[in-house]
Amino acid sequence: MKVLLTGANGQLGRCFQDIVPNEWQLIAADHDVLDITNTEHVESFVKQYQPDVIVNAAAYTAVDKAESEAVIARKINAQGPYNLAVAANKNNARFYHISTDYVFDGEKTKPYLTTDQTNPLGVYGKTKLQGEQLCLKVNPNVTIIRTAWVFSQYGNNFVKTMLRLAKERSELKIVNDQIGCPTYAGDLAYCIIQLIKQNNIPGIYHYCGDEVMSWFDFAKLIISKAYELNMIPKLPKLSALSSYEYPALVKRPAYSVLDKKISVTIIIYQVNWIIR
Ligand SMILES: NC(=O)C1=CN([C@@H]2O[C@H](COP(=O)(O)OP(=O)(O)OC[C@H]3O[C@@H](n4cnc5c(N)ncnc54)[C@H](OP(=O)(O)O)[C@@H]3O)[C@@H](O)[C@H]2O)C=CC1
Ligand SMILES: Cc1cn([C@H]2C[C@H](O)[C@@H](COP(=O)(O)OP(=O)(O)O[C@H]3O[C@@H](C)C(=O)[C@@H](O)[C@H]3O)O2)c(=O)[nH]c1=O
Repeated sequence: MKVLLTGANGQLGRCFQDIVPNEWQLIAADHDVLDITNTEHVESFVKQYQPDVIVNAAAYTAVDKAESEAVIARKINAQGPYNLAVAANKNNARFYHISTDYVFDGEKTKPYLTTDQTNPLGVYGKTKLQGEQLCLKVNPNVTIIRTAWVFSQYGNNFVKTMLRLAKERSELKIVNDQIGCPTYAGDLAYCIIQLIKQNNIPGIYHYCGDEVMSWFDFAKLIISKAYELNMIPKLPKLSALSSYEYPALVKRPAYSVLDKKISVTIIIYQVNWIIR
């Protein structure tokens, strides 16, 4: 099986490379090798390598910054996946694209189903939704996996921010009224690999970690674990805030738990990486 991985240097991209089956031939293309917004290059690249499967791990993920960079966010999160979906279609490759819980407005109080109404609150969520819609429009064989609150040992994420702030500050102030499910990027990579192996039915899937919590709960967990492992010298004070009290540029969903229908046996525990 020949697999083209785009956005190979991101959190998901790197975790995917770590566990890709040995017998698969992987073409790991980071931003420098393949810019997914370059329509002609995407077309020629896919034609040249003829992958059986394309996994798109490339995205614009800076949620607040997207508000002032809507054009570039749209190019990467909507035009890019569209280019890949078209190229996959032309070359008979199965296409796996990743989307987000931020396509929802968070007004629900029960886990979001794949069939629930979307209503993104900010530019990032809107561009990710456009990406989903464009892919589904041009390619009947696309699999879209919505996930949430991704963290890993790679790149930037909430866990790393908390560890950094815990070393710099004596008090951390964290929102306690946004509820979701932290997802280890390695588990997500594993899930995608299982779907590919199972030759799944195309369509929209939800996948996230099992634990439901607020960002405040997540911060508490990270800080206590890090302290236990001597990764931070002292325990900072943790104070719970409401979203109104936190100076964010864009509103996040209050509740974005995804109803996880994909069942895979997870072999990597979600906090394992912190021990490395
Ligand atoms: N992070 C999260 O909390 C969540 C992420 N998701 C989704 O999961 C997927 C993976 O996210 P994650 O691994 O965290 O993302 P990262 O931000 O860690 O990685 C994204 C990668 O995409 C690359 N990239 C950006 N623009 C382009 C481009 N034009 N062409 C090719 N590559 C590009 C970046 O490279 P460079 O830095 O060099 O530009 C980076 O390596 C994304 O679709 C994201 O929307 C969903 C829910 C939560
Ligand atoms: C750093 C920090 C953040 N926060 C809040 C802001 C925000 O509401 C929440 C999470 O902050 P972040 O900016 O790290 O997370 P954010 O960028 O909103 O994370 C999102 O990223 C995109 C890519 C997704 O797809 C989503 O699933 C989700 O993971 O915590 C605090 O309350 N205190 C703090 O010190």
